[in-house]
Amino acid sequence: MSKLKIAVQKSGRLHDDSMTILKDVGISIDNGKDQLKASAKNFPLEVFYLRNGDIPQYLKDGVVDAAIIGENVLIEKGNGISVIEKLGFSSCKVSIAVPKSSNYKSIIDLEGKRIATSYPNTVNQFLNQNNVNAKLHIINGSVEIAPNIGLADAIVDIVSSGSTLFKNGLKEVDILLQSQAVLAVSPLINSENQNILNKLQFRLQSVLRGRQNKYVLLNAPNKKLDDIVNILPGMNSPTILPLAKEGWSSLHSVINKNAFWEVIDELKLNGAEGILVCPIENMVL
Ligand SMILES: Nc1ncnc2c1ncn2[C@@H]1O[C@H](COP(=O)(O)OP(=O)(O)OP(=O)(O)O)[C@@H](O)[C@H]1O
Ligand SMILES: O=P(O)(O)OC[C@H]1O[C@H](OP(=O)(O)OP(=O)(O)O)[C@H](O)[C@@H]1O
Ligand SMILES: [Mg+2]
Repeated sequence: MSKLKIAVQKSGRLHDDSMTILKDVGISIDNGKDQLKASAKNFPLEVFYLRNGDIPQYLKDGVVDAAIIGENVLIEKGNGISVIEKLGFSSCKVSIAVPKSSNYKSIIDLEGKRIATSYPNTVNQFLNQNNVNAKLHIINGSVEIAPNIGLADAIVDIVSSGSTLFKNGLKEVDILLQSQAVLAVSPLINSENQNILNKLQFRLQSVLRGRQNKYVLLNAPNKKLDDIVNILPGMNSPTILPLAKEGWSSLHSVINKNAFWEVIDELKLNGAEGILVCPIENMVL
């Protein structure tokens, strides 16, 4: 039987969350220490542990069928490779940063300047769009140090919390792109493995939907139910069950996790009691 070959970062920022999401979709992987390849026990899947930066080429060559990869790396090196699902972790930006004292106003201020980066294609595209000529210094790590050692006037690198920029006396002045971990597919995938990938994607979608939402249970007096139902934008309509206590009901619904605290306050104001909030493992539509 055919197996879907999926690349996952061997070690680094994406590794743990990639393995967690595979586990959360019910795939159990024999993870021998230092193995470069592992098979799933209960799903037709083989995992290849690779460098994030090498994965676009493996996808292009069809060595792997799919990958969990940083979108920024795909934009830099993966032309022609499609993203089929955004996975919601490892969110970051690729940004321009300059020394704190600089009076940078716009990209035009980098005309004739030196930019250090690990993302030359992304930077060149941005410079071309803005008709700016600059000299690139391509370095693979510790890019933020470049202005301090006199190697560059500006950098383009990943920014998440901003603490690396801060520690190096730099400030973010322009955002080239937003990134997160994504599921990408090789243009050379065969139809049998495409079917397996569809099944994996279906499972991922239900886990991602679950992560995005909370399950809420509460008790309320019947006369307040209409007000409460209006506050809860549930999946379809909330489930309402009578309680043993006369004139009261229990109400169950799903709330988007971002709306959660505001909705809870409103529910309390409208007479809800005994509110329970639970995580959702899967939400299958
Ligand atoms: N500080 C960060 N916060 C959030 N996401 C990040 C951060 N740094 C990197 N990422 C994301 O995680 C991906 C992997 O980053 P990481 O530093 O682990 O690997 P790398 O050194 O770029 O790659 P390789 O696996 O090729 O050695 C990046 O491409 C980016 O999408
Ligand atoms: O805005 P922050 O939260 O500080 O994150 C940004 C930093 O994180 C990444 O480096 P990482 O720690 O992955 O080290 P690396 O350069 O060795 O990959 C990235 O290259 C930045 O340097
Ligand atoms: Mg890194």
